[in-house]
Amino acid sequence: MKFTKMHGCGNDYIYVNCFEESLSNPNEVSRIVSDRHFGIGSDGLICICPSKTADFRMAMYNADGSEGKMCGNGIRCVAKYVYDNKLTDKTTITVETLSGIKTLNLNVSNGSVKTVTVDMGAPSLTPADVPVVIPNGPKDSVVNTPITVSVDGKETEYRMTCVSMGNPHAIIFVDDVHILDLEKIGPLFEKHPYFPEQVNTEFIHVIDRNQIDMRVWERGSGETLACGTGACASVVACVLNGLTENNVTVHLLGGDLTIHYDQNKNTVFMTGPAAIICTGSIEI
Ligand SMILES: N[C@@H](CCC[C@H](N)C(=O)O)C(=O)O
Repeated sequence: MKFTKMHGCGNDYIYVNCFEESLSNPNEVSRIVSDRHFGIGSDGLICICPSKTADFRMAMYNADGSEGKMCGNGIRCVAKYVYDNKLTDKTTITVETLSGIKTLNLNVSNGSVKTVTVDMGAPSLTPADVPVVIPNGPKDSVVNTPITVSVDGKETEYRMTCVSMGNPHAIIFVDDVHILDLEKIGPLFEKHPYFPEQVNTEFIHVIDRNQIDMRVWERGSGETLACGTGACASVVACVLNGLTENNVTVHLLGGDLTIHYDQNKNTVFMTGPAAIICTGSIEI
């Protein structure tokens, strides 16, 4: 199987051109290639496929083989892949995902894509959309709502805001993201009974009204260096909680994303880089 390893702010995936390759079991392929010791090493697998309704279709799989509905960092890399490999010469493209068709604007310099702006679509706060199910919990939205996890046998209460960006996110505000033991607390949120489909959890420190620090524990992949849908969901949560303006730079472990939550259009725009790490082939 030929592959290209790419990253957006350090969120790395193995990209396969499914115009040329056909994968009978992409879930299993994702598990194999993602392994950082026995595979290529990545946060998952992304297949670039033909689409009947858009210019291209993206299918994404987490490192544990589960399929995700959307990937913000991945979709920017798909744009770079299709443009740089001359599958298109358009600088505005549409990509079909399991959470709808997204429109992407490609910023090209010297013949290759450097950054991409993605219209990520409307965030949803409706608990059934996330999904989040809290017994006797709020009906319309989950904003600044208590959640208790057991850390080293001690019941610890956090406050969360839940946002769907086509995939589920729980946003937790903390004083300092860098001192968190994510390996320990991340799974406690991911597999919390409130989330029937599990959840991506963003830990956010608000620096000022236009900047936040973020670390993320991703459903199916663990801690990653960045999460595009998570950055969008976090800015929506910041605005809902009155903590930031609508234009925010999100500082992630792997780089920065620029997020604009356009409340008039009810959509979120994400701008960030896309980069190639290497190409190769692997026996599957
Ligand atoms: N890294 C991604 C999100 C990938 C999917 C997620 N783990 C899920 O299962 O929903 C991003 O950049 O958005």
